[in-house]
Amino acid sequence: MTSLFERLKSDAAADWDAYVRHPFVLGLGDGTLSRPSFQHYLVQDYLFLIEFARAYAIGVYKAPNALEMRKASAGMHAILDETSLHLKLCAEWGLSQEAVESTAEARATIAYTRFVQEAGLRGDMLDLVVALSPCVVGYAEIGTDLAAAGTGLDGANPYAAWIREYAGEGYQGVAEASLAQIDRLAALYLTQARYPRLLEIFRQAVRLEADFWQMGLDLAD
Ligand SMILES: Cc1ncc(CO)c(N)n1
Repeated sequence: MTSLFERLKSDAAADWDAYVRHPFVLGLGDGTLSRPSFQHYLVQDYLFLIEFARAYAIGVYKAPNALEMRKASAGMHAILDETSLHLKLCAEWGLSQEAVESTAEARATIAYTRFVQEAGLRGDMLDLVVALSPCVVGYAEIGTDLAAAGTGLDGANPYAAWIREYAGEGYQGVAEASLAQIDRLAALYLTQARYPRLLEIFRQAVRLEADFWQMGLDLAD
């Protein structure tokens, strides 16, 4: 049986490709992305991750059993740990944690994080993990692709540390846990009648991911 995630990804293939092969991603891969775009993105991504961790906390609340509660809690901690990369890079640019935390959220950051939180608040844990999945699984796919591309981990690429983080074992493990979690919750909750709504949640989240890259490119606030 194909996993629910694979089915969603293939039914939203055009939107998925626009996300994982966005010009921002290609620029990370070959090192041509402008430094201001990357910095703008990374500060917003820190703010994104804090709200995303809160979405996992909704998962803790919505968990149907203790196993899922533990997994959601572990996911929340993994997302909070991911912010170390952000704070380390920001510190290298002279930006303190206080400066990052006092930056206003961009509209793209608000749109994506509140969309995911609302999907979880309104629905059950399956709706929530479907809304969360493009984030974790998509970045793992992007990290692997860029690391394999030749220019990605080249010493000359200023974004090699970023690529290494998402291509690394730690993050790949977070993505695998997320896929396993979707399959466990699908076994509990998925019915044929629910699929169209789940696909809509997934597709919207994927489109919001692409908008997030675009916000970085455009330096949009
Ligand atoms: C916008 C966004 N999506 C996914 C990830 C991966 O955790 C991230 N850091 N930021």
